[in-house]
Amino acid sequence: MASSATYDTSSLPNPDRAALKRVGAQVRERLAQDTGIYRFPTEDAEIFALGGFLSPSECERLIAMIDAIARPSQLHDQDYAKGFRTSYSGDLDPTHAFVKSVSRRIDDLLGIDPRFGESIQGQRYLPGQEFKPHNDWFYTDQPYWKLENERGGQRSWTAMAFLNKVEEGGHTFFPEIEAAIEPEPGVLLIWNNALPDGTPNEATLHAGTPVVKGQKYVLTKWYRTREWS
Ligand SMILES: O=C(O)CCC(=O)C(=O)O
Ligand SMILES: [Fe+2]
Repeated sequence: MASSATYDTSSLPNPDRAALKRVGAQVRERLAQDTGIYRFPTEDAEIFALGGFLSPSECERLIAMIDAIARPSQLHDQDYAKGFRTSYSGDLDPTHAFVKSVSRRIDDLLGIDPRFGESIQGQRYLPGQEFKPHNDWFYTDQPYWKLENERGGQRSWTAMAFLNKVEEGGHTFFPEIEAAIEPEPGVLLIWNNALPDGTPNEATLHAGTPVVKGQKYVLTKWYRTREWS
């Protein structure tokens, strides 16, 4: 997940290339059939948005769940210690019926086997907090890859929902394609972390820009190319 815009991703080991290519095409075709889904006008990455994916009351319920699990103990979190991701982040209870139903709805929308999906993560950013530019896909030449390779392999698609409006700041920013997306409650962003040929896509580099005023709540679900554990 470390960020670097200078990598030549085609030179990284890529044992999941065929699977990334396959799931890329599968989800692309499925989303294209849904006329309510907006595709960002760029050839460099496949990024989509769907409004009203979550209702206002569902957003409120998820915000309350994130507040209930948020604790100031991220000092043990490496990303946090490095100032890389200063927001609170943690898994929503995957056994909770409501969380399960939201998770299942995302699986159905994308048409990805539920076994490939990671647990939904909730995140809360307070003023000054951010998630610095990063890729969601893994760098397969880094030590952490050994474990991630055994836990489901490379990440394919990301789904991320905004749960509230932020008074100022807190955009999801894709610097390579110059898109800054302002949080709108209930909107689901979806993007393919790979290129159509199955190579990790550098243009999916993105950040959660610092919240200036208010708070920001999001949930994120990442998909692997193989069964996640
Ligand atoms: O909060 C955001 O806008 C970005 C979150 C993100 O990049 C992630 O959860 O992977
Ligand atoms: Fe991300």
